[in-house]
Amino acid sequence: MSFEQELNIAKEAVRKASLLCAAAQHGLIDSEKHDKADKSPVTVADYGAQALVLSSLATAFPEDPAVGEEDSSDLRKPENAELFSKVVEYAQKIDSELDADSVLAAIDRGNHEGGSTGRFWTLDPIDGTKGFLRGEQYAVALALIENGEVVLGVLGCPNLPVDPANPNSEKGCILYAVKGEGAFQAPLSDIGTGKSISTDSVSDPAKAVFCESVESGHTAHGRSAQITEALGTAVEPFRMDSQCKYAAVSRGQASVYLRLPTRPGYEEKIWDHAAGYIVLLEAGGKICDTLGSPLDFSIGRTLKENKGIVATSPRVYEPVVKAVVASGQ
Ligand SMILES: Nc1ncnc2c1ncn2[C@@H]1O[C@H](COP(=O)(O)OS(=O)(=O)O)[C@@H](OP(=O)(O)O)[C@H]1O
Ligand SMILES: [Mg+2]
Ligand SMILES: [Mg+2]
Ligand SMILES: [Mg+2]
Repeated sequence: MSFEQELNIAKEAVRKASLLCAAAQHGLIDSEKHDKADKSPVTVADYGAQALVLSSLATAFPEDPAVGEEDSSDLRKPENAELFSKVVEYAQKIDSELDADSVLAAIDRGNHEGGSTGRFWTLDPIDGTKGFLRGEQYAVALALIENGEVVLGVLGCPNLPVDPANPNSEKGCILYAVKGEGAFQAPLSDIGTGKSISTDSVSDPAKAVFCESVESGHTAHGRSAQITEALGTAVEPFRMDSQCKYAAVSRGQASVYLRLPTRPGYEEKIWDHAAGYIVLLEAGGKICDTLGSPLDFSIGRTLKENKGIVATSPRVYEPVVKAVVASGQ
């Protein structure tokens, strides 16, 4: 098996970060969250999870750089001292060897620029921070990119039911894939026991189940309703936060994930898609952007050559992409 050590380290790091996030989500207080310069939210759990994962990777693979969503600049400001001390407190509960300096250093290992040569990790310590704050779905998303290609991905989904058919089943899943070796899911409570997962085999787009972001600022809800109608279904997409949407399509719970640009200049971030992308492909799914172009992870921290995302199970891919392209921009 390829990347065996990388996969084991990545799964364990994501498991630990998921534990931290789950512990922080219950009863998060105002001093544990913060608005970044771009007005998007970040919490003690985003910072704590990035510190845990990037310090595990630094120990196991000291030569590997990382592209992480967060950086420590706000945490170093005197006015955020309380937030910073809580980050250290949460991180130490999971890894007692971390201290204030090593937390800052680990977070800042995520400052790599990405690109087309060599290998690097990409991490979204909490994808769907808005969902996390609402008490709903979120994901810890970690992927390895080699010479511009995603080769490994791990998604920790602490609030996702293990059994897609039973919303009351145990919550907390880890999904993972290595290129060419299939996709697997295990409960977060026992990450050693992965079961193979695959996308659905729906071929009639009118019968496809669609999903999309909860946040109307992240995807154009009106346009997706037009697309589903054009494909012959009156059922609008169900809404779910974060890369859990990739998990849903990868395990046959949904057939299509649409992410339709809401404003022209927005560039999708590689950490918002890399892990979900490889899990979906290895589960048998297909993916492109809203113009029908392949996703390009080789040009830096963003997917700047792409516009939005269309991720589907294999048999509905062509009609869905056609309908998305025909729906304009
Ligand atoms: N304008 C715009 N368009 C598209 N995407 C955007 C936009 N603004 C933000 N983001 C990114 O959306 C990530 C959250 O993903 P979701 O929309 O799937 O989840 S959620 O509904 O916000 O919970 C979110 O990731 P996190 O910051 O990790 O939560 C952002 O990177
Ligand atoms: Mg964010
Ligand atoms: Mg994200
Ligand atoms: Mg995030």
